[in-house]
Amino acid sequence: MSDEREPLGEGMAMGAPSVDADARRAPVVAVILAAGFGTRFDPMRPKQLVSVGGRPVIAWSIDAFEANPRITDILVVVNPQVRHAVERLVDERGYPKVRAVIDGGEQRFDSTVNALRMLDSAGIPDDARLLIHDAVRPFVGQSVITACVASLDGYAASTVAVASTDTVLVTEESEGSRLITSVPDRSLMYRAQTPQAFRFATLRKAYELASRDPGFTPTDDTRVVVDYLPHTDVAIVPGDDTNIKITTREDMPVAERIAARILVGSR
Ligand SMILES: Nc1ccn([C@@H]2O[C@H](COP(=O)(O)OP(=O)(O)OP(=O)(O)O)[C@@H](O)[C@H]2O)c(=O)n1
Ligand SMILES: C[C@](O)(CO)[C@H](O)COP(=O)(O)O
Repeated sequence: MSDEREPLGEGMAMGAPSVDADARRAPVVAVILAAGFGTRFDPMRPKQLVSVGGRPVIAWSIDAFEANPRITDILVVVNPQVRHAVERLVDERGYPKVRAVIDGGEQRFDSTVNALRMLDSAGIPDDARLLIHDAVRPFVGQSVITACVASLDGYAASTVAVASTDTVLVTEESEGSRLITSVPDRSLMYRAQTPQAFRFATLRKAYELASRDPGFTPTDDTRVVVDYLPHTDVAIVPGDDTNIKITTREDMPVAERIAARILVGSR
C-alpha cells in the first residue's frame, strides 16, 4: 500500500463542511476489523474478500465509512492471509480516509487491542470517537453510522443492536447436558451488531483493565466496557436486519439478496 497516506487525525482538519465543531476538534475513527480467519465459513476463502453483489465484502464496509461525512479516519485491521489483497484494494480504490492497514491478533479482542495501541501511538485525543465495525457486516447503513457517532454526544459508549424476536435462554453445562438457568424477559433482549462506538479514553481504559484477565474472551467490544467499567452507561443504537454478519456460507444467499436490493435502489 502506498505509504504517502495522511497520518491519523489529519482527517478531522479536512472534515466535510457539515462536520460539527466537535468532530473537527476530535477525530471520528472507524476501525474495520478484518483480521479473522473465517473458520465457520471457509478457511480457504477468507470471507472478508469474498464477492457479494460484485464487490468484496470488505469493500462494502470501507465504502460505507468512506461515504459517511462524520467519519474522518479509517483504520483497517487485517491478518497476513488477507493483507496483500486488502492493501491492493485500498490502493486501487484510493480510500482517502484510510490511514493505515495494521495487523490484528489471535482473537477479536487482540485485534481491537492492536488498534487501540496504534491510535494511542498516533496521539489520538481522549475524546476521539471510535466506531469498531466487523468488516463482514457489509451492509451497515449511513443512518446507523451517523446515529452511532451522534450517540457519543450523550454517552461514552454505545452499540448498534436489534430487539430479539426470539426468546433468549440463559444456560449452563450440567453432567453432559445443557440446562436452562433463566429465561429473561424478551422485551429486554437485544442482539448486538456493529458498529460499536466509544470515546477513545473509555475503550482504552476498559481494555487496560480487561487485559489483566487472560481468561476473559469477549466476543465484542461492548462487553469489555460493560464488565470492566460497570458505571459507564452503554446506549443502544437501533440497528436493522439488513446489517447482517456474514458468518457461514449459508449467509451468502441472504447477503446477495440484500446487495441486489441496495444496488437496485442506488441506481
Ligand atoms: N482475531 C480476529 C477475529 C475476528 N476479527 C474480525 O471480527 C469480525 C467478526 O468476527 P467473525 O465473524 O467471528 O470472523 P472470524 O473470526 O473470521 O470467523 P470464525 O469465528 O468463523 O473464524 C470479522 O470481520 C473478523 O474479520 C478480527 O478482526 N480479528
Ligand atoms: C461483534 C458481534 O458482531 C456482535 O454481534 C459478534 O459478537 C461478533 O462475533 P464473531 O464470533 O466475532 O463473529
